[in-house]
Amino acid sequence: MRVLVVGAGATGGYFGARLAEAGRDVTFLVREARAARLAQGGLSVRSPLGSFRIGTPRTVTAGTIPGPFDLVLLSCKAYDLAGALDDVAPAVGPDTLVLPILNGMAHLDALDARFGPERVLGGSCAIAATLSPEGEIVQMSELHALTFGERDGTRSERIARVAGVMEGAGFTARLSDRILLEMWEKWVFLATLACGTCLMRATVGDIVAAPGGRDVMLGLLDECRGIAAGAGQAPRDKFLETSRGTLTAAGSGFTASMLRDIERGARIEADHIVGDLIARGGKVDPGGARPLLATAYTQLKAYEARRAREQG
Ligand SMILES: NC(=O)C1=CN([C@@H]2O[C@H](COP(=O)(O)OP(=O)(O)OC[C@H]3O[C@@H](n4cnc5c(N)ncnc54)[C@H](OP(=O)(O)O)[C@@H]3O)[C@@H](O)[C@H]2O)C=CC1
Ligand SMILES: CC(C)(CO)C(=O)C(=O)O
Repeated sequence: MRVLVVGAGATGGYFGARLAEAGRDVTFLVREARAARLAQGGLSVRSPLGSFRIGTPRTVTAGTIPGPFDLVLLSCKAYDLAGALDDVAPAVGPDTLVLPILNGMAHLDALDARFGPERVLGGSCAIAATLSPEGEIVQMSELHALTFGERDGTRSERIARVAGVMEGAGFTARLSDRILLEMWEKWVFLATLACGTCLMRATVGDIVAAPGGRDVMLGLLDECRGIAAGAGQAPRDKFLETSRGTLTAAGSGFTASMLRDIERGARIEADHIVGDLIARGGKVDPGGARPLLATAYTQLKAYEARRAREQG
């Protein structure tokens, strides 16, 4: 199966490098600056599980895509989605499968509209990773899971082929029969984590050590849970129990990647991860109050406004 990974940043670079290391047929669609860097220094992954380097990663840039691939792994940030879909379009043929691993849900609508729902799988990844200023992928914990599936839950022959590519490639690969629910659960968890840690500019451990911090985290989780339930994707009890534990763990150094982005002055996915969730809440329960999410969203948009004013 020929795999095209769109983006060689934190997530795409990590999972793509693991696939390449395992001998899969992997090409990265990158922009010029990243292509030059990869050609010069290869693709390095610094990992607590053992660092490694792909010496000569295969890359293409927009305009040099040779034709359709079998699988497109989409790993751009949501704010780059429109451009990425334009650039990757020549790689998507009649039999191509598109597997997005972005957080949130709205990208599915964009992908369906662009390539047809029959080509779009569900997907999600769990990892804490970042792209260093030197262009290295830095994995910050041992977590590295990629979950995927047909959105209608069927165990098709084509999803079995995708599983065959992912399994045994050095990360946790899991074929899910309930990928849409899992994406929603991940969104509920991530939105809580991102809103809490960005609002407080602190780790989970710091937040719960502060007066009222635990209530903020649990309140956010409940607001997000209510929206998912209203949308027909009620998170499961086991998921909620585990999330409550993780999101209120004393001494935890856990933060969202969105906080890491804020701390380095980078762009964030405020609308995709928080704004869209609030908007969906407004549709399913127009009178519902979501004060914590609303405050967190205002704070994220204020960060964006300040960043735009200062950085242009
Ligand atoms: N980082 C993490 O720990 C986690 C992130 N996620 C989610 O995964 C998604 C991706 O995040 P992440 O990997 O961190 O983001 P990064 O910014 O690290 O990587 C995204 C990469 O996509 C590239 N890109 C964007 N547009 C194009 C294009 N048109 N052609 C080629 N490459 C393109 C960017 O390239 P360029 O360098 O040229 O800008 C960038 O390197 C997000 O939705 C995020 O929320 C999910 C779980 C964990
Ligand atoms: C919740 C987490 C850490 C899981 O991968 C994540 O998606 C993020 O920080 O963006």
